[in-house]
Amino acid sequence: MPKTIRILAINPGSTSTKIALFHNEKEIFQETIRHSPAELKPYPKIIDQYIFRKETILKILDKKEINVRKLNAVVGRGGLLKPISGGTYIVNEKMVNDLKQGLYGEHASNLGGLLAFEISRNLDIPAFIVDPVVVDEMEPIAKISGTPEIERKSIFHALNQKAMARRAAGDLGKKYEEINVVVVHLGGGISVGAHKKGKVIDVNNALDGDGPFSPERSGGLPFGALMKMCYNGKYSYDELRRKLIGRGGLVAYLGTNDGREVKKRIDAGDEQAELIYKAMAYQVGKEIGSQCAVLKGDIDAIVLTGGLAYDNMFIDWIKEMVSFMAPVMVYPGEDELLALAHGALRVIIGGEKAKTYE
Ligand SMILES: Nc1ncnc2c1ncn2[C@@H]1O[C@H](COP(=O)(O)OP(=O)(O)O)[C@@H](O)[C@H]1O
Ligand SMILES: CCCC(=O)OP(=O)(O)O
Repeated sequence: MPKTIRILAINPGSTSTKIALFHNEKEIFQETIRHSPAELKPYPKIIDQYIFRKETILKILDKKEINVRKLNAVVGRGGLLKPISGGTYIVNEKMVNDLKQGLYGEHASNLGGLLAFEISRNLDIPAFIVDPVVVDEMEPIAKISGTPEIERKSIFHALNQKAMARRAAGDLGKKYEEINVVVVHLGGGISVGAHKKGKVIDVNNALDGDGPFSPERSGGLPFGALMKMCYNGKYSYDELRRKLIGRGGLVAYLGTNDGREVKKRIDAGDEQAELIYKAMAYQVGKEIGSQCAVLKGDIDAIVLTGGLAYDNMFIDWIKEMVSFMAPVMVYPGEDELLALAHGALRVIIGGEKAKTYE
């Protein structure tokens, strides 16, 4: 085993592609390419973005003069798979097939596993995914929806929520398994999870379920009106899905998925932008209240993270609503690339056995 393990980490998000190179835990470089809705519009399905995202990554590696032959592993953020426990998984044929077919749904992170596999395959090195978006630790009571045919699902930013909950635990002088926290990821999608002693016992489905609207998703909707929309003859299934996921939320109201652009408009006096942005913060605040109730008020902290957490105005609106319940800790951005590298290193040099996706 070489002394320095070189790991390429790939994180395709709904609004960005992020990659980093690590030498063991040391980050050599990190780069984020943001994607506007217009740029992604030509690709009706996530899998159609495969070549575009791959070329985005290869261009960065080329620009940074990275010799991929020296890599020891590639790790990607995954993906809509069947519900599984947290941890590091080797990317195998079964996983690749499920992701390619979008058997459990479509999300940009599906491409993480696929691209890691593609790059590693030519180099004869392993590909992994870590804490995919389908990590499921929900308690049975949280899965009951009210309609027996429909089960509430755990689809969320598991990788970053867990990484930030661990960071918060460290800052509180405790272990993740010792604390209760509500963690909010404010990204292209928004997820709000109740972490009880190291397990996410309830969380909104940030993709096509419930919870707040987000930069590009509608979030939970009043179902009577939604049913009418399904049957008004205007939309096919795929069109309506794209309208609610990808072109919902801020994109639908304001034509942009970029929090910085919205902030600029508000600073220039745009009252509609302010109302919609505030409404998104309001819905996040309400969801935090629900998850605080799930934890029965026994909460060490409320943790706010993700790209929108860089915006102090947005964060202050949320704080106004929730800081009476617990201290609010803010960690802007995400630690997903490092969390991916850690997951790979735990297997390569830490003695952990990679899990197999069956
Ligand atoms: N400084 C900032 N101020 C406001 N919004 C920001 C800032 N930086 C990033 N964002 C917003 O955060 C969102 C993306 O968050 P991120 O966690 O990177 O998402 P994802 O990984 O889901 O694509 C976008 O709406 C982006 O415009
Ligand atoms: C599918 C849940 C995770 C999620 O929404 O990620 P993005 O914000 O990167 O789209």
